[in-house]
Amino acid sequence: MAQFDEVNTAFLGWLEANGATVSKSLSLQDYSAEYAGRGVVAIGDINKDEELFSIPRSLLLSPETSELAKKIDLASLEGWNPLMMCMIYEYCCGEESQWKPYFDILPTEFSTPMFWTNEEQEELKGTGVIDKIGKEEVESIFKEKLWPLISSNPDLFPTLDRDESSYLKIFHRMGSLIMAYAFHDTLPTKEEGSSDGSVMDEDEEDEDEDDDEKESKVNVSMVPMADMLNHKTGHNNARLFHEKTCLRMVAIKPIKTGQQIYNTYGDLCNADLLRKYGFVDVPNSHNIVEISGESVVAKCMATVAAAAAAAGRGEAGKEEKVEWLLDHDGLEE
Ligand SMILES: C[S@@+](CC[C@H](N)C(=O)[O-])C[C@H]1O[C@@H](n2cnc3c(N)ncnc32)[C@H](O)[C@@H]1O
Repeated sequence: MAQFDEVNTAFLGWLEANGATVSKSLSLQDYSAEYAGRGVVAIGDINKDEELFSIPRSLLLSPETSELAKKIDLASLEGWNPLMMCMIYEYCCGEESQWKPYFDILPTEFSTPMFWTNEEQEELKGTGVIDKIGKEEVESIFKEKLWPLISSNPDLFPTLDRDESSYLKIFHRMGSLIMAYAFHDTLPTKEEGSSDGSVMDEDEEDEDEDDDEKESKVNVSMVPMADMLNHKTGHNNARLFHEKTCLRMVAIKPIKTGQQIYNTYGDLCNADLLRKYGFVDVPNSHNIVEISGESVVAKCMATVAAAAAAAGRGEAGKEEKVEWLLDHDGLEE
């Protein structure tokens, strides 16, 4: 407990010393008894629209703010990898890094299926989660894209006491943090107004990318303090606003003393919550059961064949079956 409080105090002191403001009506709280790590609790009544905290852009950790982007060319890297490299670099800088008190408050262990034993993963058999874990895929990205950059810059990434497997461990920690803690930071360009924000969800990213690109620039960034808020389906009471000079978390409902302050991670089913964040929500109004397209096509053959026969077309081929299922909402694209 003493260590928990020390880390919190150092983190909050670091935020304040670097221009952040945090409302006196909230505090970091230990929710580990509920398997939810740290969270943020109201220690005074909070009104709707009241500011909870404000984080200057200079405290965000991203390729825009990390020194690494000035030292090596990260342009050849895609997706999360520039941020990943910056996080590995800043973490390895230890005390020298501006973000040391931030790394100290972030977890080192995760409950996502990526870290489960083979036996534990067996429990997920029959769900769509198992195919989406992707441990081998991310490790091959590390090997092919990141490790060559790390190992060819020993002045930036010390290799004396850290070999490839140590960097791989750091890579996994940073990857898990990006997945569960990072935000899409939308930089307003047209006007100084603010825009919506939520803990990132790469599936939403694809859908929104075109619109976002037209309006403003989107960066994947770590936002200290904003990422201390937990999620509970149907209990969201705070929202992050992205402004020109800072990011502001604001209450979207009155919050009573003792209540936890929740951000939303998106309208996610339990499979996605488990895969990305390592927990499930019960009840969860967004829950769904996923059935693989292959099984749907196989199981529906008889129905499709009957429909084809009724239309006087004889037995349908696989493509026709898929077409029919798509038309009848039996399959998602
Ligand atoms: C953005 S962080 C929130 C801060 C985090 N609790 C901590 O201690 O650093 C997201 C992580 O918090 C935890 N979390 C958030 N909401 C939760 C919930 N309702 N139940 C259990 N764990 C939760 C999960 O481990 C998730 O990956």
